Amino acid sequence: MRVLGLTGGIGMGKSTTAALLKRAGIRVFDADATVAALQAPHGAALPAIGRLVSGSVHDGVLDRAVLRQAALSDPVVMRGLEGIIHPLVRRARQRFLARARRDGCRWIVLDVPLLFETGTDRICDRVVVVSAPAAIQRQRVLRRGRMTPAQIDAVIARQMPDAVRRRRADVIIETGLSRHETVRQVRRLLYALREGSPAAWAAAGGKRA
Ligand SMILES: CC(C)(COP(=O)(O)OP(=O)(O)OC[C@H]1O[C@@H](n2cnc3c(N)ncnc32)[C@H](O)[C@@H]1O)[C@@H](O)C(=O)NCCC(=O)NCCS
Ligand SMILES: Nc1ncnc2c1ncn2[C@@H]1O[C@H](COP(=O)(O)OP(=O)(O)OP(=O)(O)O)[C@@H](O)[C@H]1O
Repeated sequence: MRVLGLTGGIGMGKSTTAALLKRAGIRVFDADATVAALQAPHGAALPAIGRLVSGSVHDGVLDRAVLRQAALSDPVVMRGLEGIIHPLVRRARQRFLARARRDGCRWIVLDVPLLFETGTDRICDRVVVVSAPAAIQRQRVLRRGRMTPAQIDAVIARQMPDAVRRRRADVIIETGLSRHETVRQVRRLLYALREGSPAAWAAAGGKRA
C-alpha cells in the first residue's frame, strides 16, 4: 500500500482537493475531522482540555471560541493542546492505515494540515501540497467568518511558510485559479496514482523547474 500525503496552509484548499480524491474512490484520513471528533461533546480529548484551559469545557461540551482564543493568544497553551491532540491523532491514523492495509487498498491519502511540521511526511510515498497566493488564502479564511484577522495571522505564523512547503512537495495543486483548473490538476494526479510511470508523475507535478 502506498501513502499520499495531502497538506497545505489554512484555507489553501485541502478539503476541496480531498473531496475530489474521495469521489474517485480513494480512502482519505482527515486529521481535522479526527480532531473535531476528539473535541465533540464527550470526546476523548475533552477532560484533558478542560484541565488545560479552565472554563473551556462545560458539562462535557467544548466552548471552541474560548479554546481558540486561549490557544491562539498563548503559545504555551497551544503547545499543551497539541501535546493532548497529536498523540490521539497519531493513534487514529495508525488504526486507519491498518484497516486500509487489511482491505488491500493500493493508495490511501493522509489529509493533514501539519504534515511536515509533525514529521508525518516521513511515512508518505509522495506528498501533494495545495497552494494559493497569500492574499487569496487570507480572504478565504476571513470569509468563513470564524476567525479574526489576528487569529488567522496566529495560525499562519505557526504553520510552515508556503514557499517551503512548495519546495518539499512532489506535486503542487494550485487552487488560486478556477475550480475547473483544480479539478483538471487532480485528474492528472489520479492518472499518476493509477499509472505510476515517471512521465505521469512529471505531468502531475505542477512544479516549475
Ligand atoms: C486551535 C483550535 C481550537 C482552533 O479551532 P477552530 O475551530 O478555530 O479551527 P479549526 O480546528 O477548524 O482549524 C482550522 C485550521 O487551522 C489550522 N490549525 C489548527 N490547529 C493548528 C495548530 N496547532 N498549528 C497550526 N495550524 C493549526 C489548520 O490548518 C486547520 O485546518 C483548533 O484548531 C485546535 O484544537 N487545534 C489543535 C489541534 C491541532 O494541532 N490541529 C491541527 C491538525 S492535526
Ligand atoms: N480552485 C479552488 N480550489 C479549491 N478551493 C477553492 C477554489 N476556489 C475557491 N475555493 C474555496 O477556498 C476555500 C478553502 O478551501 P478548503 O476549505 O478546501 O481549504 P482547507 O485547506 O481545507 O482549509 P482549512 O485548513 O482551513 O481547513 C473553500 O471555501 C473553497 O470553496
